[in-house]
Amino acid sequence: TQSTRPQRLLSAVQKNATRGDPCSVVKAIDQFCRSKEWAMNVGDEKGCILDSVVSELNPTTVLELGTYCGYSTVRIANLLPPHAKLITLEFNPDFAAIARQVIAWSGLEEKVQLVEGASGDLIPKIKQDFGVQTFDLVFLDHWKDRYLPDTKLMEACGLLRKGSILLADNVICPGTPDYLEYVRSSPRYESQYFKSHLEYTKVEDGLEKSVFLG
Ligand SMILES: O=C(NC/C=C/[C@H]1OC[C@H](O)[C@@H]1O)c1cc([N+](=O)[O-])cc(O)c1O
Ligand SMILES: [Mg+2]
Repeated sequence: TQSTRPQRLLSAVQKNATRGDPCSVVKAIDQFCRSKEWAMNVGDEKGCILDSVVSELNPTTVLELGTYCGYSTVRIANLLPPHAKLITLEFNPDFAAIARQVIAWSGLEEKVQLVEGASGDLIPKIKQDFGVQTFDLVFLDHWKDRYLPDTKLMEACGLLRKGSILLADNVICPGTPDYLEYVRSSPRYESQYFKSHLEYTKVEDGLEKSVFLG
């Protein structure tokens, strides 16, 4: 039977990256996506912006919406201090299965909890089921029409505190116009756009960093 792109991406990691070396996993995926097959990872260019936001914040609790193959999961987890926790939600079971193996190959499974399911169903359960009260950082990279409803849901569930950071991928391409309008016009957020490019291309895209003001 024909393999899927995520399966081929995982094979590239197992072939070219060193077990237990997150940087080599990130490098292997970027090399695969540049030379073999494009895939919707945040990528190396936007990934550097992601790294700088994580490093500056030094978060203890992180939520990622949209794991895909685990590329940004590995980038973020690699920068977390000891005992910090990254919870990542993935709707697609095939993507989740690949991501678990990518995360394991990087040796970061201790810092990561991958939960399968729809973000709209899981977010209201986080406080009771995952022992997290609020998130220092949320990375939004799932279905683009879910960014706004899930942000409102996180507010309603008390998962954001004064100073929590939302970092959103793809605010230009594919685009999240309703989310962008919300965080840029709401008095409860201080927003900043980091101009970049769609992963592995010359097309404009960027990350929007929004601080929740409480
Ligand atoms: O749809 C995108 N991401 C959301 C992914 C949606 C699907 O994967 C995870 C989710 O459970 C769903 O099965 C996306 C799309 C492009 N793109 O160029 O089309 C670029 C990106 O960086 C993206 O994150
Ligand atoms: Mg993306």
